[in-house]
Amino acid sequence: MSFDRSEDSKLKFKTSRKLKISPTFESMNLKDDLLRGIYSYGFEAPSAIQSRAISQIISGKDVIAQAQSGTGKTATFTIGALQAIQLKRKDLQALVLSPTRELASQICQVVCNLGDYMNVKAFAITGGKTLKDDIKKIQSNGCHVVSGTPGRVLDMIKRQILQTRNVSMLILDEADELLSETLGFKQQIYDIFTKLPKACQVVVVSATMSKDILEITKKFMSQPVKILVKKDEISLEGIKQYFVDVDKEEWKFDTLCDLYDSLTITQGVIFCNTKKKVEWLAQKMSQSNFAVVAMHGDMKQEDRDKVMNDFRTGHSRVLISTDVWARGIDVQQVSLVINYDLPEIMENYIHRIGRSGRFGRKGTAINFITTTDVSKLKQIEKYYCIRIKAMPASLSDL
Ligand SMILES: Nc1ncnc2c1ncn2[C@@H]1O[C@H](COP(=O)(O)OP(=O)(O)OP(=O)(O)O)[C@@H](O)[C@H]1O
Repeated sequence: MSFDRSEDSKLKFKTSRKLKISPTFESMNLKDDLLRGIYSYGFEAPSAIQSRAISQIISGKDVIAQAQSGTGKTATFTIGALQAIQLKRKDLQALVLSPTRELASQICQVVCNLGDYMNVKAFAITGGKTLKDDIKKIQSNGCHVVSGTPGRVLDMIKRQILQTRNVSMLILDEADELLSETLGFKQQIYDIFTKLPKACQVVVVSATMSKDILEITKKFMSQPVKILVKKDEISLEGIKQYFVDVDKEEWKFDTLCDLYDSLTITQGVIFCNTKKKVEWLAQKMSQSNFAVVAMHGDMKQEDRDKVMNDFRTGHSRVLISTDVWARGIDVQQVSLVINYDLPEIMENYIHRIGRSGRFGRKGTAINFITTTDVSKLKQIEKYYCIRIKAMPASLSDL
């Protein structure tokens, strides 16, 4: 998952042929209460991935579902899971794993919203919070769906608070991140996997799916249906991408200050590569009287929650963060993403800029480039077959 892709090209994976396309939610033969939940959530028609993948998930097959950022993958697996669940039973039947606490909570919220008329019992099981109340509720009322981060979920399984004997669907969201060598989730996922019934269906989902990762899925998926996106189609047309030649690191800050007004037109996210830098930049911006909030993985969970809440409700408009915010987080008003630092991991370029341009909205991504970044940017352009142009002198031209 670094910038070296030499091995990648030797492996071949293709989208499964002749996949059925369901043009409407009605045509998917969903439960009435689920259909009602989908419409009252405001969805009218399925997106491309939803039209293709939901019926495959419902059919019980293992599924690999790749689709561009912000195109509705969460509802794809959520609708699939909600359709599969037997509500008369109280036991855990679907388990969703994702890499960050905020994403796991967001997914749990989508499950609750789409399952609003089904009386579905869903819980977010994540690190960083005490789960005493949730454990009581799970034990007394039951729990159909868990959305969680791998470490905490594994812990709850080991402590036998979560019973896995009837889990019939495991979903790995941001699967390439969960299965990557660098983050330490992989072993936890395998450990969880060994606690699930052999016949458990597996659904893996992400906007990016390298061939190495697809190769890994062979270990725990059987004859999966594959819906894949070619590298040159992963980047969204609706997100305009620019670079600013800042030359030296020291000039990034003034460039950012010049762009601040554009960030606040709707909402914007600024990405740095380290927690320390996020803190430094947030402090420097505040000292210069720019209103910003910051979030990173070393902050207390209650502080993270407050930042998320303020940003989601629009109380704060400019967020500075690390890659903890790169994947999956859905705040529709975000229209501008700034890479103060270019990401270390190539895939995260796609995920970071995908925080804007949600579900067909327009977005803008601006990359600050020092002289040492030039070749990295070229590699990104080459790998995803995109052109990242110099930013026009006046941002209002955008
Ligand atoms: N069929 C639909 N009609 C209208 N809006 C939809 C539909 N499906 C999803 N959305 C909305 O689109 C937005 C993006 O969806 P979602 O977060 O599932 O994207 P994603 O594909 O998982 O993105 P990412 O790759 O960033 O994780 C959400 O706000 C969601 O509510």
